[in-house]
Amino acid sequence: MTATRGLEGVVATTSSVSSIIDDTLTYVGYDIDDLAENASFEEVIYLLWHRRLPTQQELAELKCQLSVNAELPKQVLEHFKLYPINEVHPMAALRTAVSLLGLYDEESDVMEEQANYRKAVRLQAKMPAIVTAFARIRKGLEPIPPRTDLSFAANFLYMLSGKEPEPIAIEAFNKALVLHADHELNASTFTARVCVATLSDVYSGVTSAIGALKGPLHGGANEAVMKMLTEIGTLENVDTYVREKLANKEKIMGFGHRVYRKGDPRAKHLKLMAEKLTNLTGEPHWFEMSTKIENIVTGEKNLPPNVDFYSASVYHSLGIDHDLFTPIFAVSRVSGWLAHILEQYENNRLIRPRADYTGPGMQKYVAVEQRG
Ligand SMILES: CC(=O)SCCNC(=O)CCNC(=O)[C@H](O)C(C)(C)COP(=O)(O)OP(=O)(O)OC[C@H]1O[C@@H](n2cnc3c(N)ncnc32)[C@H](O)[C@@H]1OP(=O)(O)O
Ligand SMILES: O=C([O-])CC(=O)C(=O)O
Repeated sequence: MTATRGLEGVVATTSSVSSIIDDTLTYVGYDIDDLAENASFEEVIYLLWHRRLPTQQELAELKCQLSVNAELPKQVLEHFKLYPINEVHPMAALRTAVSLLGLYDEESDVMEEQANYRKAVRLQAKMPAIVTAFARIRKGLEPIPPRTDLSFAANFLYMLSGKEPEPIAIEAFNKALVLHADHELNASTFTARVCVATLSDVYSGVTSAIGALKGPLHGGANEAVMKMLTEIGTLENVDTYVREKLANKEKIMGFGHRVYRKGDPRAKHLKLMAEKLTNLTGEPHWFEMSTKIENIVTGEKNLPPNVDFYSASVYHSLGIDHDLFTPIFAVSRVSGWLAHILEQYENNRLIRPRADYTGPGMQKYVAVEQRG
């Protein structure tokens, strides 16, 4: 048995949810460029869960279900008030809150297809309320209940700030949600599938996936990009900062990818939005610094930016706290996790690979009193 480091190139399952072929990303056969330009996030959720686009009526029904399920049980809200809230990372709070939600869902352990679908709806619907309520409570503000007349994207921004968002902000946020929704067998989706392949429940699958997304080599990179931009501070500092990091063999966050070679097709959409929004907010330096970093990293290492690089300046321009960037990734990606969880249940087999053992050979047990 020989191990492949990081399972690179290993095909671990079949899936009809999304594909990456020759650097082209599709959700159920629809090109991400097409979806990013035209689709609402709600349509994408339907597409991933049903593996076809909805009719007008089906879309209206899904929107209604997401809307009526959007509020959190009061026990979850009360729980936030028990945390050492200013010391807790919002990704840790989100991971805990999703697990907690499972305790208050009467169907948590009902492993029947329709019950699993209903849980998917309830969980997707509540993700914005978890992230925005936590963000407000830690600032001493009251959570804002969702509105039934707003889209998923608009509602998130409204519940975060309490103000009705501008159309440009809704458009940008909807696009970001569409772009982050699914991505074949990325680390967090694989985690979710491994978890539920033991026939564990939907909440356990999503809780595990949030844990995997949190790391800076995966979803956590978007927050790390903003930290880097803030540390660099000015356009003049970019060159020295980036070249020094590369010379020390340190990673530049938001660059590189396990699967894409020529580039991540999502990055160009976020780059365009970052340019537009940073100009609108009067902070074009974030975009100028980002493009300068991109030029150096692609020139020196031939590593193109990934989805996390320009999403950082997009979210910053929308006035969002930097440590909420990865939770926002989860608000979108939960749609993909749930699609994969439902797909795993459809045709389940335990996921259990082997390890190539590299420890010592057979040893004889020696009683503790006789050890030297
Ligand atoms: C949504 C997402 O999850 S997208 C990815 C988000 N993560 C990041 O942006 C973090 C920065 N990027 C990385 O760490 C990596 O590119 C990953 C984790 C995304 C992919 O990693 P892998 O396929 O395992 O590549 P690995 O980490 O082995 O790197 C291969 C080589 O490229 C280099 N490299 C890869 N990414 C970077 C980077 N961002 N900056 C500098 N060098 C890099 C490595 O140092 C290594 O060089 P070496 O061969 O000289 O040692
Ligand atoms: O696919 C991956 O390895 C990481 C990624 O880009 C994503 O999850 O969106």
